[in-house]
Amino acid sequence: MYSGHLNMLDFAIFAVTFAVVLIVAVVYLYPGSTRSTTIPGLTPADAKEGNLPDISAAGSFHQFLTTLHQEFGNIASFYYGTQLCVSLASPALWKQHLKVFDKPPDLFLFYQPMVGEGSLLYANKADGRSRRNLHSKCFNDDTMKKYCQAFNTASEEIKDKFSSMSKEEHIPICQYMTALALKTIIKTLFGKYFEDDRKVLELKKNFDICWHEIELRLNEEPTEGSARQKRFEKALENIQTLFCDVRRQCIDKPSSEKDRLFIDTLVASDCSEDEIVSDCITYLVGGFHTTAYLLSWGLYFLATDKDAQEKVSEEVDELLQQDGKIDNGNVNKLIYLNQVVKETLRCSILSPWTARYQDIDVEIGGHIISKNTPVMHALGVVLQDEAVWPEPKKFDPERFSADNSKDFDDVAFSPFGFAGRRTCPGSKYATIEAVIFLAELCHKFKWHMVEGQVVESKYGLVTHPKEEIWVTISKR
Ligand code: HEM
Repeated sequence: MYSGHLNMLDFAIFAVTFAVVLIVAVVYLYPGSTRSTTIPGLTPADAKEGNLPDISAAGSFHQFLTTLHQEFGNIASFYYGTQLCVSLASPALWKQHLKVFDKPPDLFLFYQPMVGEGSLLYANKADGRSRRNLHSKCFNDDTMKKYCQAFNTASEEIKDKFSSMSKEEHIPICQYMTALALKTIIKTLFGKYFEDDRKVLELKKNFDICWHEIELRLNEEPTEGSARQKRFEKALENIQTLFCDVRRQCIDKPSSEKDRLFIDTLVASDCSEDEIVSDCITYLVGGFHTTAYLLSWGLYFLATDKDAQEKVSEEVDELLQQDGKIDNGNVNKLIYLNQVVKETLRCSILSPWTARYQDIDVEIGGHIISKNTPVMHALGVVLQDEAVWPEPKKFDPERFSADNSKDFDDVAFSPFGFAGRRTCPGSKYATIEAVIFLAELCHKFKWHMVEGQVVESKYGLVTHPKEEIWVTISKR
């Protein structure tokens, strides 16, 4: 009797201990299983990796977020490693983040080997705000005027190059637009030092090695001491040395206030050498592939839509007859072409997401988001949301006509982000550059697709065509 009692007690103690151990193990190994949030979403696919394997399997963050929101609605959660993240995909929810400035560094760490710890990307609070204030001077109207002169010079050069081609010649459009965009951003931001094109080529060679490595690292880290790792480190060192030289030259021969470009403004500030070099690389990373593919996608959409192309050409013709040239003073008169650029940004989803975090608990969409939780802005998901953009895959610049754009919420069109005075600093630069180049190229030439191509998007850090796009041109 007595020993039976003991057995029962033993069993009860064992059962309780087992249950506690099991719960602790499950909580420890699967943080998601506790669902410490009321936000619907995924449980981790793996204890350490969270939903990273799902992101890999989806092919890209953008494709992952698209499926996540299809399944769970406009506010959804997932695990980035062991970190719970929330994603927002509706203009109404975004409005609750309009004033949030700080970026969660962890979500942008994959850029760090290239841009360095001192990059603007990791600057939050007062430091981030004061650096963004400084950088905004580099994109004000006066500076944009100087950039426009450089856009005009570059567009004359590229028109000359295309003029020498026969109408049968197949032209690899991304290759040409990449070269044009890189040369333009280097010359506009860094000026005199890159007057010699050999310096541009040297920077391009090293930049390509580093960028390629950053893309590779999204799926696979290099082994320590491998040839791949050494190649990256050498190329990065070359870029850093180059920008240290540029900084030194700017200190030795300062530009007058009226001639100041991006680099001169940084050098004239109290930023450290590390910060300056980091931000030069950060602005190249931010502004090179984005503008290259904005131009490539723009020409592609125009080559596939003859009516739009004719309308652009007529509008440019009229403006050139009135004003003789296009610059930041009259670029907005090209109303239809501005619509084309907006629709290109919408359809191409160049930069599909960004993120913010806050150091307080907040309520969004009826859910509490705990402090320091990264909150993604699924920009690309909303740019393709059928509820906002009927037939979202269709290229239709008329969506942005004055009449039609009354129908959608301003925030819905946010290819450059929308939150906290920290949207893309190069948005004006990119838009004016695209309008000027596309205007000049469509005024001088007719663009035709080479038959038989299937053009598909590869959503990476910057969305680009999976394969080269081939076109032919004829003179107007
Ligand atoms: C062609 C089109 C471009 C697109 C679609 C684009 C898109 C974006 C987006 C979505 C962000 C994140 C904004 C946010 O967090 O709210 C961003 C940030 C940034 N962009 Fe752009 N961008 C473009 C061109 C440029 C250009 C031309 C430059 C440089 C001249 C540039 C430099 C940067 C930098 C430095 C950041 C980081 C800002 C920060 O963290 O404070 N971008 N861009």
